[in-house]
Amino acid sequence: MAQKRVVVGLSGGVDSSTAAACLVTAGYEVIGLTLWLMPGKGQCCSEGMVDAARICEQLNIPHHVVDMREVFQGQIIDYLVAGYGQGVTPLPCSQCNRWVKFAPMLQYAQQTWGIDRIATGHYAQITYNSLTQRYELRRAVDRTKDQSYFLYTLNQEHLAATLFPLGGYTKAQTRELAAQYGLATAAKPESQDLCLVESHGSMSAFLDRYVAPQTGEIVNQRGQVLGQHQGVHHYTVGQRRGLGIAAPEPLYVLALDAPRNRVVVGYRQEALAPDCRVDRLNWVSMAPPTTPLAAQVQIRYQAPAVDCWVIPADENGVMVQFAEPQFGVTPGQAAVLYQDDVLLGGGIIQTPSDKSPGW
Ligand SMILES: Nc1ncnc2c1ncn2[C@@H]1O[C@H](COP(=O)(O)OP(=O)(O)OP(=O)(O)O)[C@@H](O)[C@H]1O
Repeated sequence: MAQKRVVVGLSGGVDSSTAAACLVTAGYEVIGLTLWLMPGKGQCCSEGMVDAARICEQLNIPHHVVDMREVFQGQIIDYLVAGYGQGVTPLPCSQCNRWVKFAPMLQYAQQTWGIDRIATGHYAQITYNSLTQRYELRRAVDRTKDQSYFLYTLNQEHLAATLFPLGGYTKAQTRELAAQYGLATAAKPESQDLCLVESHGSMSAFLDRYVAPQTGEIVNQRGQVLGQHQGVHHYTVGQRRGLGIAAPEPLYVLALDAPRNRVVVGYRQEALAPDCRVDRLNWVSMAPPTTPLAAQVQIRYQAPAVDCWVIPADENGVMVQFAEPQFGVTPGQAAVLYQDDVLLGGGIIQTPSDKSPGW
């Protein structure tokens, strides 16, 4: 029987190295592929490519590098800078997964080698539901490492072609496996943050490179001026630290009013939202619902999933009604919908109409 072939996305970290080693052990013919996303330190950068090359040498598999810096600049950096400029806090990882990683990797694997299977070191699982005839994306066994939230942008074609060899392992088991395989990356430290943050030192340092500082007012909901800021892009809804305003009770960012260059702050109680509108939906494990749906929603990576009703609104989006009002519902971040461990779909949280620019 012909050997099964797979292209593994290698970032130079321990997870993707171990995923590749598992597939070699399972008898696959494995090709390592690293996407060159940006210069500098950290994974996804030039430095990670060297570690990825070392792993391929160790596993005795070929290693290829594809220069994706232009795509990354257009799809991720420009998207982020535009979003921050408009007073939202975009989530780059889920966009990156679809538009920079999975779709291009699959295309490259098919066109270059005629291979229609890819793998990554993500912590998530894929199963096939023969009743619905759809692939389902599920949370990883290790809930503390589960990365399904960042994968809500994938479609059926991607799921059909993808293997997540680590989805059934805990992170500790992955490290043990990496040590057993003697991988050069076995003891490599975890990436602590967004790759962009790692490569630039901080999100502020990254944004300062692209967005000019612009002094503006920090106001409360009544429009009283409480302080000054250096640019709305330095703030996120729900943020408490770094406001530099003395108040009897802690103040939180409630909204970013980019057109008026204002940061609106208030007390915690004012930062609770009963619902949010979610647009640009991608339904993964089910067809788009046409009637209200009981589900759980996760509004941030590693936030708990909370009970909600998903109410179809129009062709662009849904209203998500939380069972309990939620704190820090942040426009630009993803609202990802689950039923137990099955990821149904997700989309982008919109600015509430009563807080949209001009109010
Ligand atoms: N530049 C890249 N080129 C190819 N594949 C990549 C690249 N960056 C990430 N991946 C793939 O996406 C997976 C998840 O990436 P993520 O950035 O979340 O890193 P991670 O969980 O720290 O994993 P790792 O330890 O492998 O870096 C990786 O395991 C890898 O398979």
